[in-house]
Amino acid sequence: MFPKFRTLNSGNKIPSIGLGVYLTPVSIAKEISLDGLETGYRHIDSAQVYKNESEVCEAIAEWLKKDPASNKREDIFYTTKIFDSDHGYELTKKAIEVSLERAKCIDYIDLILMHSPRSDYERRHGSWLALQEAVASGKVKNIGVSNYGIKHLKELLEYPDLKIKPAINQIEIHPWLTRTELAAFCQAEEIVVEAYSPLVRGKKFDDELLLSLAKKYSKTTAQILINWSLSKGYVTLPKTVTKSRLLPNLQSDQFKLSSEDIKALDAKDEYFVTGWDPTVYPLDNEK
Ligand SMILES: NC(=O)C1=CN([C@@H]2O[C@H](COP(=O)(O)OP(=O)(O)OC[C@H]3O[C@@H](n4cnc5c(N)ncnc54)[C@H](OP(=O)(O)O)[C@@H]3O)[C@@H](O)[C@H]2O)C=CC1
Ligand SMILES: O=C1Nc2ccccc2C1=O
Repeated sequence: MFPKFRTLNSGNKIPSIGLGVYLTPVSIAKEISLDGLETGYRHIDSAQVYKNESEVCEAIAEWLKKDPASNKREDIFYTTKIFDSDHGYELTKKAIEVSLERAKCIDYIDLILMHSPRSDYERRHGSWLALQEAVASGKVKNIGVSNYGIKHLKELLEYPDLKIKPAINQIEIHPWLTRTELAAFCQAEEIVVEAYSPLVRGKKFDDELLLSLAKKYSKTTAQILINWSLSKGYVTLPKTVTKSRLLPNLQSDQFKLSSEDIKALDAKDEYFVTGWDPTVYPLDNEK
């Protein structure tokens, strides 16, 4: 019902639903990633700060080896993120090397994001230059940002030595945080929006409207929320460590919410899963 892929401004395709692995314990990260791949996920979203990059990559490598005739590296989309403490040209260069070492068994990384804008102009700029160089090396296919507000994106788009625009802005976005202005800015700049915490981390499953829509469409509340993301044109990253939830979450693209029901969901109050809004992090001239 929804496109299985979105096309990035680099020309590469990204699967519309990815498996999030934040808070997925290292001890089970390989197993749940492999289960995800067996279930049909072709996109996994990790980060240096999640401490499970190696396990996710090992799962992908094992899946590739299982059936080399059908399981192809080019069908997989693996994302990681550089944390704020590694901002700046030199630190980001080193951090990219660390992630590449962990991803050696899968040869390259499909996407590296700046995890957030939390540093200053000089360091963000240096990081972006390091990321651009990583793309030139061929070992990183796409680069993007996360938790960037409009002002951070504008700053980046105005770098004098900008060679590569961000392919992605990964942000918290769901019916309780619709961020219409930021999403419209990204879409106008051909930056694909990735929805993190698309299930509101499970905190709104008892909402009356959500429960009534689940009943109306004979879907789970999780499926309604994932479908909402897809209906907005976002790539979406539901996380689960529960094997039985993998397939239903992935199958959330098999129906369409009506425009009235989407509008009703859009009208929810503001609620931040993260507790605060990283997209408002001040620029140097605002501190
Ligand atoms: N860039 C950034 O700063 C951030 C990025 N992210 C990315 O987005 C991903 C998803 O966001 P996240 O914050 O993890 O939260 P989600 O909104 O994806 O919610 C995850 C929670 O929902 C539960 N859940 C999953 N599926 C179902 C289901 N079908 N029925 C009932 N409960 C369900 C999970 O439980 P269980 O696992 O026990 O099944 C877990 O408790 C992250 O894993 C990460 O990859 C997230 C936050 C910040
Ligand atoms: O998913 C995430 N949750 C976080 C909490 C603190 C810093 C980064 C993150 C994530 O990426």
